[in-house]
Amino acid sequence: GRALVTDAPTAAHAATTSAPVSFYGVHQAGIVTPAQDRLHFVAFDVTTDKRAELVELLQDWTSAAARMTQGKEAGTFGAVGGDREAPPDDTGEALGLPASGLTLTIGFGASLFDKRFGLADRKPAALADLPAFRGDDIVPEISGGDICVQACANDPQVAVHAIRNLARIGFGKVSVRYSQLGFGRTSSTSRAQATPRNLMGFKDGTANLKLEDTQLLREQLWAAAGDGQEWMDGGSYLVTRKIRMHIETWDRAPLSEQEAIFGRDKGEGAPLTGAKEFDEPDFAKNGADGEPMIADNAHVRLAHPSVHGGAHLLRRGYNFVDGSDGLGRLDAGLFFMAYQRDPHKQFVPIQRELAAKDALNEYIKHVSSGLFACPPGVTDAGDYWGRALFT
Ligand SMILES: C=CC1=C(C)c2cc3[nH]c(cc4nc(cc5[nH]c(cc1n2)c(C)c5CCC(=O)O)C(CCC(=O)O)=C4C)c(C)c3C=C
Ligand SMILES: [Fe+2]
Repeated sequence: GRALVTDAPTAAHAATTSAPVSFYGVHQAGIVTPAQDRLHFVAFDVTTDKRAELVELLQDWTSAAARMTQGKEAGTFGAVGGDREAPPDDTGEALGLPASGLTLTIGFGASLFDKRFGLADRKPAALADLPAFRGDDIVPEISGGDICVQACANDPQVAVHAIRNLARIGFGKVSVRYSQLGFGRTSSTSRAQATPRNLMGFKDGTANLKLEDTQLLREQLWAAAGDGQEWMDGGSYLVTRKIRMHIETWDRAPLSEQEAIFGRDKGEGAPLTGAKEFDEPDFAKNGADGEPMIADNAHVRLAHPSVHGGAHLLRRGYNFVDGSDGLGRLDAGLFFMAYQRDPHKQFVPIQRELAAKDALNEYIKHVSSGLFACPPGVTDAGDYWGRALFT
C-alpha cells in the first residue's frame, strides 16, 4: 500500500491533517467530518447504457475509494507492483503521501434517473430541478451531471490523485463532464475548527450547521424514513453553485460598505450589533441614525433561519482561482456547496431571497449549478456506493 513506501511524515504534517478519515459508516464521510483544506470536485456523465456495467463501476469505485481514503493505492498491485506489460492500477502521483484526511463522497444527479437504467421510479422528489434564480448566468457545460464525486483532502495532490484514479477506473463507462479545484475551505463544519475566510476576506462558516448540532443534523441534514425514497435514508442532498466574484470591484469598495453588505465586521466576524464572532445578530436593533444596524439587504439577515421558517444549511464550499480571464481579472470566487435534507425547503427559499435582495449581488455571479442525491454511507467491505438504489 501507499503508506508502506512512505517516509515518516514531516513535522509540518500535523497528525490531524495527515491521518485517515474512516470510509465506512452510516453516513458518507465528507459531509459532517471536519472540512479539509482542499477540494477536487468532479461531475461525470455515464456513457454506458447497461445497468449492470454501472453497478459494476460503483462496486469498483467503492473498493478503490475505501483503499485511497486509507492512504493506499487505488488497486491491489499499485503503481509499480503489477505486470510490466500492463498499465498500472494506480497512477502513482500519491506514492509516499499520507491519507491526508481524504474523503470521497458520491452523489447522483437527476439525469441518472432518466430512461437508461430503469431508475425513474426511484427518483426522490427532493431531486426535482432547482428553479432559475434572478441574476443567474448558468453555463450548462459546467452544470449538472449524472454522478458527482467530492474529493476533499489536506493535500491537493491527494485529492487530484483520487479523482484521476476514479476517472481512469471509469474509462468506457463514464466521462468527465467538468471538474473544479478548490482551496482554503470556506466553512468550518465543527466547533473545533477555526472559521476560515473567503476571497472577500470575511470569515465564512460562523453560523454554519456543525457536527455538534446533533438535533438540527437529524432534522435538517439527513434524509430519513418517510421522506419518500427509502434508499436515501441516512443520505443528504448536495447543492453546488460556482459563484464568480468580481474581485477587482470588491477590492475598491470601502471597508464600511463591505461590512454593511454582510452585516458582520471584517476583522472579528461579529454581527454589526455585537462584539464577538459568535454573538447572535440582533436584527431589530437600530443605530443612532434610526436605521437598522444590520441593513435590510445584508447577506446574513436575508439568509438567516429566522426568515426561512428555521431552515439551515450545512455549507462546505471552497475558494477557487481558475487563473485569469484574459481581461486582466482573476477568474475567482466561491465554489459553494451545501448539504441538506430537502433543497426545495432549504437552499431554494434562501437563494430566492438572496437573488432578489442581497447587497452582495453587485459583486457576484452564479455560473454553474448542480443538485445531487448523496446516498447513505457504505457500511462494510461487502457494501457499495448506492447499493440500496439498485437492489
Ligand atoms: C443560498 C445560500 C447561500 C449562498 C448562495 C451564499 C453565498 C455566499 N455567501 C458568502 C459569504 C458569507 N455567507 C455568510 C452566511 C450565510 N450564508 C448563507 C447562505 C448562502 N450564502 C447562510 C445560510 C448563512 C448563515 C446566515 C446566518 O444564519 O447568520 C457569511 C457570514 C458568516 C457565516 O455565518 O458564515 C459570509 C461572510 C459569499 C461570499 C457568497 C457568495 C460568493
Ligand atoms: Fe453566504
